[in-house]
Amino acid sequence: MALAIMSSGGDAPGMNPAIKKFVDYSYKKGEISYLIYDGLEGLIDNKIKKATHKIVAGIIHNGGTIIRSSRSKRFFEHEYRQKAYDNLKAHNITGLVVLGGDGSFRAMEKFSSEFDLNFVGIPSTIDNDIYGTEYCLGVDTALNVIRDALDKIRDTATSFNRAFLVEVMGRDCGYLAIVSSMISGAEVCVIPEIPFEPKSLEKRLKKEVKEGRNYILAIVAEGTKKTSEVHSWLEESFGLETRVSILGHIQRGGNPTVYDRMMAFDFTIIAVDYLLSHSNSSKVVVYQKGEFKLIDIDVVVSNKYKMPQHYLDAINYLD
Ligand SMILES: Nc1ncnc2c1ncn2[C@@H]1O[C@H](COP(=O)(O)OP(=O)(O)O)[C@@H](O)[C@H]1O
Ligand SMILES: O=P(O)(O)OC[C@H]1O[C@](O)(COP(=O)(O)O)[C@@H](O)[C@@H]1O
Repeated sequence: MALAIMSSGGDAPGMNPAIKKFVDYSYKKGEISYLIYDGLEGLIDNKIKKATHKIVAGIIHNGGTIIRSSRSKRFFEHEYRQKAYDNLKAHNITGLVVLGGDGSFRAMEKFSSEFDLNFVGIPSTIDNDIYGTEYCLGVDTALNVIRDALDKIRDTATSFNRAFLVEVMGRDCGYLAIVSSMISGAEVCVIPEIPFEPKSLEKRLKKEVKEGRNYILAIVAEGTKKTSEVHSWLEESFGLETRVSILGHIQRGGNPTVYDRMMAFDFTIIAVDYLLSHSNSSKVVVYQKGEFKLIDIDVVVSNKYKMPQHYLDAINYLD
């Protein structure tokens, strides 16, 4: 038996600790382990290398993924999925762990519907947008990066009469935006899940500006595509000079936090144990109400992640 691990789609802090645990734990279990480099592109091109302790030494504290990742156009075509499968077979790989987001899991669902695979996915994306799990690797680190940026922006914001608009990542999901707003004391948060209603916000904020508020901090999720609309609204409605910061890819970097390292540890051990005791599985390890579970990949990809209501409600309590 041989096991392999790969990263796919957007990298996330926590992937390296997961890769290290995968190699060390597989060894402990007496299994040969492989590293697939460059994500699905590398799987197609046979960039598969036997893992050693040396390769994974000293990586636990690093963001990104030492085996790199990719977004692959070719994997949408059957011909290349066949190549990918042949490469796994050629190495006698009987179990595969994929660190990826919802796109990667759609890829794996397609792949496992066509070929005889034994696969477990570990949710890994800063977006926290995967159905069935309350947590994805990388989210806590990304939130800490955003928190640090917002704390710094607030320092300068409080020193001027200005509004600040910060755009955060998350693809179509507002999770990063709403949690960042809650923990930074932002006055405005705009997310894809809730219509942006400037009129009701305006009433409250105009009163506060009149009473002496000298700055406004607004957080906008990239998925709303409303950064420039909110920018104009802040300038025109409140007469405040407004500065925009698009945090961009710094949100994907940084040393994995304690929480991401712990989650990587648990997710990986569960994935390896499952692969070693099953064949022909297509599962994703998920975290629900303090427990880890394995659910079918088709359930994960055929449902859309819904943000818990208490987070959505939090928008009404920002002030
Ligand atoms: N329906 C699909 N069929 C085959 N491959 C897919 C499918 N959806 C996504 N993929 C592959 O998965 C890769 C990773 O997905 P992507 O959405 O980019 O990242 P993430 O996994 O982080 O969400 C894509 O670049 C593509 O190669
Ligand atoms: O790095 P890229 O290709 O520009 O992609 C940016 C996107 O990747 C993310 O950082 C992570 O998304 P995924 O994990 O789904 O790939 C999104 O928040 C963002 O929209």
